[in-house]
Amino acid sequence: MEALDYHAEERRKAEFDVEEMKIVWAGSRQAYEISDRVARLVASDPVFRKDNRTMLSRKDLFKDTLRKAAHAWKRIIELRLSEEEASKLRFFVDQPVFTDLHWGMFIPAIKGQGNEEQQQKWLPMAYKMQIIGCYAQTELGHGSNVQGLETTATFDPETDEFVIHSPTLTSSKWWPGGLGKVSTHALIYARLITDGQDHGVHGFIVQLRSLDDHLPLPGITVGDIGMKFGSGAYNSMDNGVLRFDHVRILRDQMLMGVSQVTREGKFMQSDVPRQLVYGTMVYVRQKIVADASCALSRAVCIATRYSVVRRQFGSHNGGPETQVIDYKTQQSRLFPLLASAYAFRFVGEWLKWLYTDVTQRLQASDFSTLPEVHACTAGLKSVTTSATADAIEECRKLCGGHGYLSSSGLPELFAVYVPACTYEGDNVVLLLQVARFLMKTVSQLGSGKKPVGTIAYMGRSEHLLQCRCEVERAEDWLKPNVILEAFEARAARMSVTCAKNLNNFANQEEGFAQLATDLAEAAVAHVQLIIVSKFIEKLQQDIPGKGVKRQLEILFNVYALSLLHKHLGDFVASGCITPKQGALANEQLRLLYSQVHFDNPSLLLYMVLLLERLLQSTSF
Ligand SMILES: CC/C=C\C/C=C\C/C=C\C/C=C\CCCCC(=O)SCCNC(=O)CCNC(=O)[C@H](O)C(C)(C)COP(=O)(O)OP(=O)(O)OC[C@H]1O[C@@H](n2cnc3c(N)ncnc32)[C@H](O)[C@@H]1OP(=O)(O)O
Ligand SMILES: Cc1cc2nc3c(=O)[nH]c(=O)nc-3n(C[C@H](O)[C@H](O)[C@H](O)COP(=O)(O)OP(=O)(O)OC[C@H]3O[C@@H](n4cnc5c(N)ncnc54)[C@H](O)[C@@H]3O)c2cc1C
Repeated sequence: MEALDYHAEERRKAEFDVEEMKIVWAGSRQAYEISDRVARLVASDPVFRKDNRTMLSRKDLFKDTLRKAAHAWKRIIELRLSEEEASKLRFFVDQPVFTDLHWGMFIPAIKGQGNEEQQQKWLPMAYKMQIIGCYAQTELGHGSNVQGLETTATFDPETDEFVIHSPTLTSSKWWPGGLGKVSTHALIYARLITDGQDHGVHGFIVQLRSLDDHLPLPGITVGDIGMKFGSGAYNSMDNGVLRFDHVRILRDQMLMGVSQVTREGKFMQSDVPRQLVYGTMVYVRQKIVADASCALSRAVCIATRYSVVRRQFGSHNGGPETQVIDYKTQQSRLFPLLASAYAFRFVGEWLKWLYTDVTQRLQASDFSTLPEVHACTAGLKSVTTSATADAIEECRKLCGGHGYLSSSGLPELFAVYVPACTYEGDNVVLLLQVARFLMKTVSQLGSGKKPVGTIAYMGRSEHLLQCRCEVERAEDWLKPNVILEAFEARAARMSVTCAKNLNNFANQEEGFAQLATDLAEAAVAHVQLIIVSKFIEKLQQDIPGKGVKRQLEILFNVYALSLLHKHLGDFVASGCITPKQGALANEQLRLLYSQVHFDNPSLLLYMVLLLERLLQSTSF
């Protein structure tokens, strides 16, 4: 039977309503319809073809990318696409390009950190793409340490201007996407200096290139930083380098939503937390979590197609060989990745809500949830991108030699995806931010300040530090409350242990430095608990469609128990579960794999259905 006939056959045998499952994956019927419509639009347009990009030279790849970006913009205008449809179209074009940063960072930064006048001045030009912006924060010498940035913005009261300057080689802006060739403007993060006083890092809009001939303006040295990982991949993006030689800008080109400089040169820190200057990074981190579920589902889709079609060994009396998806090792490697795609999807939906909520609170000067939002966006960005990068590589290995062919789609997917572990915050650095939040919470236990939100479980740490999981049989691990308590106990015990050990050091900073690895592991435990708990909350919602909820319950158990199995050391060392209970969890996982495979081939193949349009233009 041909592969596609097999797929069609398997889908017909679906144990659940595939149409309703599509809606669950997309988040809503409207979101699915937009996604499906735009995916068809892209897949049917030859200009958006992707199957040749790994064979192009860097120059031809870049020209191809510009052509696609221009064509996408033309189609957006012609079809009068909504912002959501336009964003989907850029997503399905699926090639790193300068517009990612123009729409994804430059515009959001002006909206989040500019005052009303600045938004009215700059946003209309940016929306019409009369100006093209990039986000220029990272420097050759500093990326993670934002407070270490060296570019200066010195106020000149004589002329009511800022002088933007790159005082050292290491202060050169390095990496910003869209900077190397395309951007006319940049949002520059620089040290604000007035009257000799350094007020830390703030944002400034600086024009880089002429709107007439696109040449760099006086005092601006700008260019591309060259080839990056892989052949096609991120080489469609013009990541650049930028240096300033005493470039003068008007005072009103400093983003004044968070703090201001008066005409007299007086620095005014408004009553908002200075960390709002970091707001754009928080915004992108929450989007990156949703993006992780997309990238992961694509890799799983390819590996599933392969595993269902590929046969190897096991032929009896000249009959067909065994489908590799029947091998327990193939299942134990593939099915947790399928489950993770759904888990990241659902936690991404929740994170989008959390970000929207904090944005509304900030407008009412309510900063109470800002620390939690920072911890959640940083932690989830770190954990989901690390897991997804590893998963794409695992999917390559699941496909034997074919996974190493460009035409499989996996090498390109990997090469484009893996910088997500670095950009928008190195994943370890972000975990340490989560750890800082956890230690602060533990230190406040007993102060009367009740932990709330995703850290509320810490308020029950007395119980969690001594509870024993009520698991005597393998099927006991199918109870969401049993799984939730195990993950809460593991996270609470790892954080409390770190907090206790920190007290053995002369000061918090020394302790943090010495215990950084333990703290990062405690942060992972906390973030994985969030993902598990949001999956449970999703299952508590009304989920229509025959058998859909049942499938998701199976995937939830696969996700949670495969994590528990992978981190069994944490759970046993912290005393949450016994080795015997760990063995029962593994036994239950094996039973679940057979269910995911035999009862739900269409669940796996459903991923094929949903994403094959996206993959259609990939030659695999
Ligand atoms: C763009 C595409 C659009 C959508 C995306 C969709 C899909 C993705 C696909 C492609 C992506 C395309 C392109 C990639 C774009 C990449 C762009 C970049 O990489 S931009 C540069 C990113 N750089 C970073 O992320 C730098 C990381 N470093 C930091 O964030 C900070 O330096 C730090 C590590 C947080 C430390 O900051 P600082 O030293 O100032 O602070 P402290 O550690 O001393 O903490 C003090 C206090 O502040 C709190 N805090 C820190 N940060 C924040 C924050 N962001 N929000 C709120 N609060 C914050 C911290 O918790 C401390 O609080 P306290 O403990 O004192 O209560
Ligand atoms: C594809 C891509 C696109 C990018 N796009 C942009 C963009 O558009 N705009 C922009 O401004 N930037 C952009 N960046 C830059 C990116 O944000 C930085 O690379 C990132 O913040 C890490 O900074 P760094 O590279 O200077 O590494 P560093 O900050 O120097 O860190 C290097 C390594 O040191 C270790 N480390 C550092 N600090 C600590 C610590 N405190 N504890 C433990 N370990 C630590 C980590 O292993 C880290 O990976 C992009 C990067 C890439 C790869």
